[in-house]
Amino acid sequence: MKKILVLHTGGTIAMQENEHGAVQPNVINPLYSTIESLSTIASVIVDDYLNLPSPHMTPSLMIDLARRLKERVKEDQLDGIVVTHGTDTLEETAYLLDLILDWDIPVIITGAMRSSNELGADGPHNLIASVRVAASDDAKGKGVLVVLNDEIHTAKNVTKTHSSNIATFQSPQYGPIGIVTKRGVFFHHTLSKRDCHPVTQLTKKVALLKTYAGMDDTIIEAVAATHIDGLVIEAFGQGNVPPTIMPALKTLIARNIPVVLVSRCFNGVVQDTYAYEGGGRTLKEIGVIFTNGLNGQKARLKLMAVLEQSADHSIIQELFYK
Ligand SMILES: NC(=O)C[C@H](N)C(=O)O
Repeated sequence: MKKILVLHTGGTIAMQENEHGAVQPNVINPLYSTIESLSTIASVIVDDYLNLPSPHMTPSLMIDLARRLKERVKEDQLDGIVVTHGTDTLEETAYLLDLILDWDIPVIITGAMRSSNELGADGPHNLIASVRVAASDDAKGKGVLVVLNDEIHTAKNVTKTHSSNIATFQSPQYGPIGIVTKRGVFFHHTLSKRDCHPVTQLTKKVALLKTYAGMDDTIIEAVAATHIDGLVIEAFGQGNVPPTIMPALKTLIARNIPVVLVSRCFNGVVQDTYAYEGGGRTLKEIGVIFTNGLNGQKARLKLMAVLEQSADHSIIQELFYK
């Protein structure tokens, strides 16, 4: 029987709703009874590591979590890992772990949209499905996977798309890479390559700003005044920004602060298509770094990881095309 670690970090999956409809953390993890029922699937060990709502998660806590997982793998000779997590920042933790952990052991991240005592609570079902995926031979070597609502998503492509629906996690443009049914765990495609940056710390400060019609440079200048090490801009469409912010972007790049471009559209990639002021072509000319379909929150984590390895803009650009 496979040995699977279930490590809790908190989130709605570990919360309860009170008589006034307020959802809050529980002292005792409500998943205990579900874990007992897993004995026919795997030999499960539990680590009550954290009990945080996921808006309280930080990149440094994510690094600590990666360290803890590495220790547990060494000490316990695990066949797979399931991490329970709040859904609000789940995709960020999943993606950063995916960048850091360069092994073939399945790591599954799951959560819930309904707390443990709500009608139709999805936590227990998601936990069981995740342990089944973690115990599947086919999950090996696929990087960190996100399992909710009987779907298996890659950490790279998954995003939270709905504020409350249990089918919230989707991989726009690509879809899930597998499904979980009563009879088995089925993968139907895989990522063509994995992207690994096995950093052990994240010391750089990277901001994320979204463009909007009529944006001026005051907000960029205010952010730049806080001594950032990098900036991610969520641009319009194929990668275009208002012309009014071009001077501020040029100043940042001249100060050797990388500016990384993603799209506010959740499908497609940014490219140097448009040649008008603020268009992708003019952004490329001033040295803005283009990404390959990552969303803003993930590009920010990747830039933090990459900046631990190099400050050279052409190396950073190469790493973002991966
Ligand atoms: N469904 C959830 O888990 C949302 C919660 N606010 C959290 O991320 O902790």
